[in-house]
Amino acid sequence: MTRAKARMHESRSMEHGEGPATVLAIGTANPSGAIVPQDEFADQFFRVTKSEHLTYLKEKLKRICQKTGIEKRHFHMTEDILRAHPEFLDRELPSLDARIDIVATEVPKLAASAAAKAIAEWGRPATDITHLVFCTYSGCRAPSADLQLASLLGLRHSVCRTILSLHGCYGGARALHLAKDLAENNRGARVLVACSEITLVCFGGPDGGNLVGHALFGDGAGAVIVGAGPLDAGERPLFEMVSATQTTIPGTEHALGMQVTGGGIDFHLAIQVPMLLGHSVEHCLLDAFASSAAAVGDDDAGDVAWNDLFWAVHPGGRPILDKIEAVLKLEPGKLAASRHVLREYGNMSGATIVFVLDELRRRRREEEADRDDDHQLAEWGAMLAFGPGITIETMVLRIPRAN
Ligand SMILES: CC(C)(COP(=O)(O)OP(=O)(O)OC[C@H]1O[C@@H](n2cnc3c(N)ncnc32)[C@H](O)[C@@H]1OP(=O)(O)O)[C@@H](O)C(=O)NCCC(=O)NCCSC(=O)CC(=O)O
Repeated sequence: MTRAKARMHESRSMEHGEGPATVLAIGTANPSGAIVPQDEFADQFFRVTKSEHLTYLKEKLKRICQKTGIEKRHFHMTEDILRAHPEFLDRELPSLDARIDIVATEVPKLAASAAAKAIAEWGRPATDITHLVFCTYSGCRAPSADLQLASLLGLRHSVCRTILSLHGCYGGARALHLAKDLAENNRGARVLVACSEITLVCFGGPDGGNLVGHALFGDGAGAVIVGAGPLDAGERPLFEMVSATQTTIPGTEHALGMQVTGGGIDFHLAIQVPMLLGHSVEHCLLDAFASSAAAVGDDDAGDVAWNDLFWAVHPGGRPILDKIEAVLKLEPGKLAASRHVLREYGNMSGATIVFVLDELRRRRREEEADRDDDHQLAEWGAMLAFGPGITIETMVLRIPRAN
């Protein structure tokens, strides 16, 4: 290598972060509007949407609710909001503007609650954040929720903002993947990832085709601080983000989707989704672990027994978790963090994966406290999230030994 080339190489490496990016802090939040127990949801939903006469659909929604694995969900939507906006009940009436008026304020506010917790845990001032990656399916305006969040948190005017919209349930994982790339390629970068989802943009009366969506989705926000080395003395890595991959399952564009209409956002969830994911997931994991072996320069790192890992899987629905558990022959309890989040909050789309990571580290701390010296906790893990495409985001995670 010539001296000039060597100098260029050295200065390039000075521009990069050291080692893989790490998750440095996590925060979550839910709106204070309403908490609805799942066993009351069908009665309440048909009452507030004035659809009691549709008894067949109500019974069907009850059957669906019983099988979701959800116990309760949080919503911004209240009966007061519905009284003020009767147009939200009829998807044929124009209501998108009114919905966007509400979520344009509430989505960044909810994100700010989650982000404030993450920043407090991180321990550095919000002005040290260099990049913001915001994800939501409600981003229909510009300037958007990312700018509002930056101003609510008092971020620097020079913060580099990116908004990811309509990635659906893999949005949070996509944002984390992007944050990893940003942190590793910009020395000293501290990336705030914020995902905030409020179902008010999709709310509507029952029409038969959307019952599963009504039974599944809830509101929530998650925030994560991501940074690569060198770390500050007070910064403590929770998860190393070793490698990340994205795969689209060919020919499945129509299986999962979202569409913005004058009457709000419609979801489409094909009944085959759990089966399609089941067919593809092991392949994605093998690819991800092969790239992690390359990333850490250790050929053996690609040889994994799925039960030796910890798992952070987006709980898209109970049958999706069941299918992944069956295909990978996971021991009972391996998806406990995902099932817990589904039970307590439902599917909060892109924000859900942040809740799963938070729950995993909470469980990990309890296990650390309880374990005897001979019992080794899993060091390596896998994060999986999926959404329209069908797109699967996979990330190989590692918990540094000190944690
Ligand atoms: C709806 C369920 C709770 C039902 O549980 P089971 O499948 O175990 O029970 P079951 O087979 O008895 O089904 C109960 C009733 O629900 C109906 N049913 C099941 N899945 C359906 C679907 N996708 N669309 C419409 N109806 C559906 C069945 O026909 C049946 O109707 P009847 O009783 O009349 O016979 C579950 O299938 C589920 O959680 N599905 C959602 C999975 C999913 O697609 N998640 C992705 C979310 S989106 C996501 O995470 C990413 C993103 O969007 O970005």
